[in-house]
Amino acid sequence: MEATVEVTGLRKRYGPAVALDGMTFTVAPGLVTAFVGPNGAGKSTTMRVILGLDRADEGSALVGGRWYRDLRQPLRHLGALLDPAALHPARRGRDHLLWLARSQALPTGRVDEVLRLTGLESAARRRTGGYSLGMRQRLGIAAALLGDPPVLILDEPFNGLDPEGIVWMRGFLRALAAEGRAILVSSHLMSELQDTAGHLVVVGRGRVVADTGVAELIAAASGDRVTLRTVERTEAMTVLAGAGATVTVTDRETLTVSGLPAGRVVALLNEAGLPFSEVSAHRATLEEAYMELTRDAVEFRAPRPEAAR
Ligand SMILES: Nc1ncnc2c1ncn2[C@@H]1O[C@H](COP(=O)(O)OP(=O)(O)OP(=O)(O)O)[C@@H](O)[C@H]1O
Repeated sequence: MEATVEVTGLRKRYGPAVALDGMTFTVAPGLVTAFVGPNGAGKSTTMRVILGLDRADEGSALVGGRWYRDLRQPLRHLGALLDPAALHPARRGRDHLLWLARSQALPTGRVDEVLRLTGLESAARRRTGGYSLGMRQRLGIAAALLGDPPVLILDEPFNGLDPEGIVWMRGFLRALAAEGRAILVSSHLMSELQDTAGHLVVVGRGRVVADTGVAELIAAASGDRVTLRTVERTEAMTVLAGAGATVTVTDRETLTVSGLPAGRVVALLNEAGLPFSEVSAHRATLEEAYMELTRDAVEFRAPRPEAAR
């Protein structure tokens, strides 16, 4: 099956509230696609519609070209983590997975494999009622992977993870994407998705506000700024400005240079015999890039107090 999700023109209302207002995007194979936006933007509703847990009023959400409800043995096509709390507390972790595997006629040998992949082997025989949120997230991911599906949909998988768990989850998602899977991950914290997401779908008020590759986004937000540390600040400013750069003073020994690549800055300083202890191209974080992208969008502004009343 083709590893893609295609969401086209989804509209949904809950009474007077518009939850989805023409939501359209694609989740491509081989990448983690981050699905981000403020509270109430429509992320969970979109995921529920993809999974057939909610019906849209209009539009389509296709997994490998088909509606989820038309998939036979859906766990083989799509794995999902929606609510890690939705577990029977008295059931042991391994039994939960065995029950799921049997219900979908999946090989039970896969249960121990996914327990190993998610680092849950030692907790597998404990009752899930005693699991931490992080362990429940891992069990949810293990369940999503039972059918070895080409598509994964994960709603806030970083929630409740400690720093070590976040690092593990990032690497795990990268590895799953490198196997060619299409992965959609919703999150509130851009820092969690740093070095993990290859694509970014930003939503606000039920529709897509930006749909962009992460590398291009970070390159655009990074600009062509270079940080230079030198004890010969004045001379360096004269040389670089003479070569067409715009140079501003950041602090006593640091300059910010725009308009020249880092390699050219190094060459010019060497030619002039000026010492330096650092020349580095500025690289924006994903969080900075996201803030810049959404700065002027009305979808992200908090309502004014009088409008909220
Ligand atoms: N079952 C429901 N009944 C009524 N309104 C709902 C229901 N589910 C969602 N909504 C409304 O639809 C809109 C979209 O909600 P949704 O939960 O999809 O957003 P979200 O982006 O997932 O938010 P969050 O980041 O807080 O999880 C919100 O205005 C929400 O209040």
